[in-house]
Amino acid sequence: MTFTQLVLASHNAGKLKELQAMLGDSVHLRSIGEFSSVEPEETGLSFVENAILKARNASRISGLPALADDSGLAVDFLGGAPGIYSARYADGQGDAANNAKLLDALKDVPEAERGAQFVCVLALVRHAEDPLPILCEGLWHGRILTAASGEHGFGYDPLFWVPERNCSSAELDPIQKNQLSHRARAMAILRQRLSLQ
Ligand SMILES: O=c1nc[nH]c2c1ncn2[C@H]1C[C@H](O)[C@@H](COP(=O)(O)OP(=O)(O)OP(=O)(O)O)O1
Ligand SMILES: [Mg+2]
Repeated sequence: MTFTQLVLASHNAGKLKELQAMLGDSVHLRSIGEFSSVEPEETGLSFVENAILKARNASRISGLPALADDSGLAVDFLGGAPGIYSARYADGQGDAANNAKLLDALKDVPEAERGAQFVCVLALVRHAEDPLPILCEGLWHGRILTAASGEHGFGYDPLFWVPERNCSSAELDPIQKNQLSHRARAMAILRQRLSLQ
């Protein structure tokens, strides 16, 4: 299977940047924003369902094969929340409000109980009704900090402690994050499936 261009079923500029860097020059990722500003409702109950739903929607709108990324943060102490609701955790008020709500939910929770994982599911459909989407999952284990730290990345990066680097995910430079992250792990699997090196 070869693709010279894919539409990325995401309105998140941070994802586009990271995924394009991981894919390299051989595949051009076009943003769904070129075709439509309407975001589909993420009605699924799992990362997989939402990734497929977003990919089908983007393929239908663009007429191109589509890649979607559904991702989020699963916090152990919160029973895996906010999970698929990570982007909507503070009712659509954005990253800063999401981070503030998370810090508050974990107020007084000791370090040993602050474990969390970032989850990423990539779904690739060849066309809107593709009966066999390619699905790839990646996890990244870490811990939730007690205060934000770092300026890189997006979303919950300033609150995510990366044990293997002794810093927050937002303190990693983009190249380092793209070697370690949940998204990098999912993309490594996708690259294999597509025989990209
Ligand atoms: O590497 C990451 N570093 C920090 N935060 C992250 C990361 N990866 C996902 N996240 C957070 C952001 C958002 O709160 C949620 C994803 O929600 P999710 O619906 O998949 O994405 P989105 O709404 O931002 O864009 P879209 O659905 O158009 O792809 O998890
Ligand atoms: Mg979303």
